[in-house]
Amino acid sequence: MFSPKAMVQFEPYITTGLFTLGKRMEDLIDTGFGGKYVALNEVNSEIRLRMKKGEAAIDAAVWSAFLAFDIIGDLAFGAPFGFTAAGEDALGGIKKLRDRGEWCATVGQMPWIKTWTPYFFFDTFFQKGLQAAQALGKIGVAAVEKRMKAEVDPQRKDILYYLLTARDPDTDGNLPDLEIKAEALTQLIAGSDTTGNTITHVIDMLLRNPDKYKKLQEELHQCYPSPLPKDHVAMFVDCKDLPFTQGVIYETLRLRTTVSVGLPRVVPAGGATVCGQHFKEGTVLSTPTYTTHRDPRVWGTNAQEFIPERWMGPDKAELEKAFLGFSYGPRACIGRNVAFMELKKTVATLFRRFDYRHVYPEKDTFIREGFHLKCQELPVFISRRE
Ligand code: HEM
Repeated sequence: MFSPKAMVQFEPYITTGLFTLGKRMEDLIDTGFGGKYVALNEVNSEIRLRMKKGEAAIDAAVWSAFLAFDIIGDLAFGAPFGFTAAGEDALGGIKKLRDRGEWCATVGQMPWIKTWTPYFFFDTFFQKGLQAAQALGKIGVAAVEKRMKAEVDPQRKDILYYLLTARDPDTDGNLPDLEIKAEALTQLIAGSDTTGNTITHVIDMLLRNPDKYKKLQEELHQCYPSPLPKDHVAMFVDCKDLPFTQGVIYETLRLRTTVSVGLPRVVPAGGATVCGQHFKEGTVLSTPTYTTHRDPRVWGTNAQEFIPERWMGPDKAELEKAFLGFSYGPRACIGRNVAFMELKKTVATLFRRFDYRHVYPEKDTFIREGFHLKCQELPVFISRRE
């Protein structure tokens, strides 16, 4: 499903998402409105005072989420959810996914607590999380059922196409309905907020490191010289090997790893020896990604600094061994190739077409850890680039 051939077939869905986003950003710059979304400068006089001509103020975290959800909706369910075009999350799906994520991260550490959920009258966290998980399941199931009933272009090759045509090794028939729905929902959960948060982090990291921002723009300008075609969207064939763009993405995933929590793994029968220490079977182990990605023994004394160039040197392969952004081993991210294609196309499109600047450069970004490490919000000014 995630073979190089499938990647080629998936690209048009990412292109469509970026095309819609680009259009919405231009609308916001020109009119202050992007569908139902009202630019921050239209409703906040302090922001208006900080604004320059040709800019609009947006919450980049919101638009990155719209884009990422629409792309995965198109890939996994046969159509975008329509958040980017509408400028709103009409289903409340993004909030549900986040509530579910925070709940899962907690329940995953203390599974016994799930039974007690109905009795938590005074703290709604657990009840809300459970309800969000159920509601999200319904959105996923409804989307798959809609697609299964719809007349579909036979040329359409998305994730759902691969799931619907997959052979079940146990029966040699098609996958059972329930399994197809569960798989499609897994793609939605795993492939939406992960990429959305990463895009927001890329914007924030570049704004905090103006010299790297400039270097990225130079690389993109060289690859896509002026005059830029109207509605430009970067094609993967052109941007997949851009070294600095790639470095920016890796470095953001290192310092702002979306899945920064230590993912639990159970030691199998017979026990296991890790780094010379033996652990009994049944022991729960995990690697703290946040800490590993800042270990000076691996990353050097500048481990805390944002240096995309470290991924352009001869020891890139060595560094990749210590990079846990997509986890490791048999349960690692199977959507990694889609994620890289989406991130490279997005960075190459947005930073070539638009300029960004923090609305509040004097403030720290509010980052929240709740399974995903995410910018709660990222108010930025956006303007056109020549
Ligand atoms: C920046 C983007 C992404 C990051 C950082 C990321 C990270 C991860 C990580 C760390 C895991 C392992 C979870 C665990 O061990 O429990 C994972 C699993 C997974 N990811 Fe991703 N992911 C990204 C994008 C995607 C995309 C775009 C898709 C689908 C199109 C996807 C599909 C999956 C699936 C299906 C799994 C579960 C694999 C399994 O349990 O066998 N991911 N991802």
